Amino acid sequence: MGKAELRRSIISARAGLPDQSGSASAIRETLLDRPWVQMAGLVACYWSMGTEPATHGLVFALWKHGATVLLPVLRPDLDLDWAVYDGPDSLAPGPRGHLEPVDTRRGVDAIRTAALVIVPALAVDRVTGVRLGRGGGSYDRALARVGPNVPTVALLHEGELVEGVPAEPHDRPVAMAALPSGIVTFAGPPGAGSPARPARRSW
Ligand SMILES: Nc1nc2c(c(=O)[nH]1)N(C=O)[C@@H](CNc1ccc(C(=O)N[C@@H](CCC(=O)O)C(=O)O)cc1)CN2
Ligand SMILES: Nc1ncnc2c1ncn2[C@@H]1O[C@H](COP(=O)(O)OP(=O)(O)OP(=O)(O)O)[C@@H](O)[C@H]1O
Repeated sequence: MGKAELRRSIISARAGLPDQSGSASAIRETLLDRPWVQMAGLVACYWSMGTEPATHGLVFALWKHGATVLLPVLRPDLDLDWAVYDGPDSLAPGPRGHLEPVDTRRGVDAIRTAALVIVPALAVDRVTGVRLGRGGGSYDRALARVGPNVPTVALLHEGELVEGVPAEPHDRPVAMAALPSGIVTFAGPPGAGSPARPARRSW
């Protein structure tokens, strides 16, 4: 299945999902249990919209816990700028109707300073960690700026960890996926360590 077809099929499956608030709490609690989440002082996350795995409770909890949370601001070239979440009143509708932080924009390189990066995805390849996004290449560009030792996690509904997500050279895999049933870690490219031998990763 090509990227466009896979994208359409997941968006239509998401539209048919029943209420996912229990799943959102499960993902939130699984993440908040991990020391590498608790210890991250600067977290890049996203403010979920529509049928995406919900992050509002997670963002709020991280913020209450004292972390600085960066949220994306979509640029006209579809690259991602970043601004700080400062509570529920700090968001306003962006160019595509989704909410974005109103705070000062920190630039596309602000993601380089994050200790933890949480990203949206429509699907993730269960073997390689290659993610399928909305097709703008926004997160491919953003993830290319993240260092190899920073945990990157895509949030998924159950069933969205699939085989054979088409990979192109610009695609940036994530290190993990968080689902309601738990966190999955990918082996990554050769030499990057594996779950059995996490040589170069610190979580
Ligand atoms: N929550 C969230 N924020 C994000 C992203 C994302 O995927 N999810 N982005 C990832 O790059 C950037 C924004 N990019 C976007 C790209 C496409 C659409 C979009 O297709 N919107 C639909 C309606 C939204 C829906 O209900 O799904 C539309 O315009 O018709 C929205 C945002 C940055 N912020
Ligand atoms: N570094 C980059 N600079 C400019 N364009 C890029 C870059 N990386 C990817 N793109 C472009 O983005 C487009 C969409 O790519 P793709 O379908 O892989 O997006 P995606 O991974 O699903 O989306 P996203 O990264 O936003 O989640 C492609 O046409 C690709 O050429």
